[in-house]
Order: sequence, then structure tokens, then C-alpha cells
Amino acid sequence: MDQVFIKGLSVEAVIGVYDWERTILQPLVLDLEMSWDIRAAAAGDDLSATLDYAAVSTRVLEYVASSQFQLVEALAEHVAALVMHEFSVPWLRLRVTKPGAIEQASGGVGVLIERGARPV
Ligand SMILES: Nc1nc2c(c(=O)[nH]1)N=C([C@H](O)[C@@H](O)CO)CN2
Repeated sequence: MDQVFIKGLSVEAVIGVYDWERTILQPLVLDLEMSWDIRAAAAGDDLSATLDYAAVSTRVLEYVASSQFQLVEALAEHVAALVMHEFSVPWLRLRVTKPGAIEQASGGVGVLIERGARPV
């Protein structure tokens, strides 16, 4: 199945389990791969027939910026549910990276989840 993707979506939020983390904003980076059959949009050259990555980005940025989860796991689960429900996405893969959490982990740390049924 085709995919619409959003790579490196950067946002700051309250995130973390420790007391000192509850009083600051920390950077997060989200990568989304979302199943979508793009053939109708391609044939008609029609934005309304596809998954609008700008609309998804705007909604996810708004949601994450106002969130206050402790775990990246909880954030990822809620973002995945939001995207699938509000944009009728049948399957997605979502990576949430917390770049500054572990100083020695230069590529960041976080979670990678897949949710939904992947169309064939
Ligand atoms: N699997 C996880 N491990 C940890 C998380 C997390 O969200 N998921 N969070 C922390 C702390 O908040 C950490 O980021 C502080 O540096 C520790 N482990």
C-alpha cells in the first residue's frame, strides 16, 4: 500500500517522569508513515482525495505542544489514535524521538509503534 509520510516533525512539550522535567519544555521529533491509496489523488491531481500532510502536521503539532505526558510511550499511543481517528488512516508507523534525553545517545531515544491494519 502507498504511504504519505511526515519526517522530522519537531515540537517542544512537557514530557518526562522526573520532577525537573515537569517544569520545562523539551524537544521531540516525530516521524509518521501513514497508509493511503494515492491513486485517486494522483489521477485527479486533487488534494481533497489524498491525506493532507499539512493538515496532519498542524493537528499533531497543536496536540503535542499542549500535551503533558510522562512517557514517550503514552504520547505515541495518543498521537497514533488521534491521527487514525481524525484522518481515517487505517495503519501507521510512528516514531517519537526525545533527542536530549540521554547525552551519549547522539541519535536520540524513544519509541517506534505500528497501529492498525496494514492494507495490502
Ligand atoms: N521507555 C522509556 N524510558 C524512559 C522514559 C520514557 O518515556 N520511556 N523517560 C525517562 C525520563 O523521562 C528521561 O527521558 C529523562 O532523561 C526515562 N526512561
